[in-house]
Amino acid sequence: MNEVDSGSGTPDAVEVAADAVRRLTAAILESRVRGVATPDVSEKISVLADRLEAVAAHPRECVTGKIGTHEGALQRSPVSGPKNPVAIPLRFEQCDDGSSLAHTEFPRQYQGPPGLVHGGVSGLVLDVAMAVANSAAGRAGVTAEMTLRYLRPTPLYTEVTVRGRHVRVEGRKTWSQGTLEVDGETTVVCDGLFITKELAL
Ligand SMILES: CCCCCCCC(=O)SCCNC(=O)CCNC(=O)[C@H](O)C(C)(C)COP(=O)(O)OP(=O)(O)OC[C@H]1O[C@@H](n2cnc3c(N)ncnc32)[C@H](O)[C@@H]1OP(=O)(O)O
Repeated sequence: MNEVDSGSGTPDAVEVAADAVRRLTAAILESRVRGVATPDVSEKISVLADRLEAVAAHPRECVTGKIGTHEGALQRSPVSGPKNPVAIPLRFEQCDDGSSLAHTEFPRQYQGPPGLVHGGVSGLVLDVAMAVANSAAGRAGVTAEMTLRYLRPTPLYTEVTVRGRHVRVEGRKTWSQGTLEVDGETTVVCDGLFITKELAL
């Protein structure tokens, strides 16, 4: 089994910052619940955001790329990206049969119903799990359709196994399937249709 696009292994400054923002996000949510956020903290966070915005590249400069190459895409992905503060982040491995595999726990910021993972977040994660499996099969493309079946609730702060597999191909179309599992039981199944396409950005 190989880790997919895992980078150097040593977190760089952006990854350390992204991780701190993740902790901040969870803490902000909790402090709102407990009513302990102070104007002093809010002001400090705003000052930091202003400072970073002033030196950051224009967002448009960061979005070039081509579907199929995924140069650094997984590292900046909203699901798997250690450099993306909104990512969980999820570390995908490529199994010998070409399927993708990851293990994670969803923290508070991905909550839908109380104590449970938001259904849209499950879909987001499974989209990428399938895309990783498709890429390994040389079938990178864009998502055209996803059908999600929520069989059981997926709890927060519990180990979740994420799987994606490439199912079949017909012309430009690729069918794939992704699952979330908790304690060996499938909680969500997603069937996806992907269309091979080169994106010129
Ligand atoms: C590794 C990390 C990667 C992360 C990737 C994450 C994946 C994503 O989030 S992708 C973003 C979300 N998806 C998109 O934005 C896609 C937007 N849609 C499109 O670009 C286009 O509609 C696209 C490419 C799907 C199809 O357009 P186009 O290239 O013109 O193809 P088109 O000729 O219409 O259709 C090709 C075939 O697909 C079928 N098809 C197209 N769209 C659909 C659909 N939504 N449902 C079912 N079938 C479809 C067509 O019927 C046609 O079939 P056939 O060949 O049998 O006639």
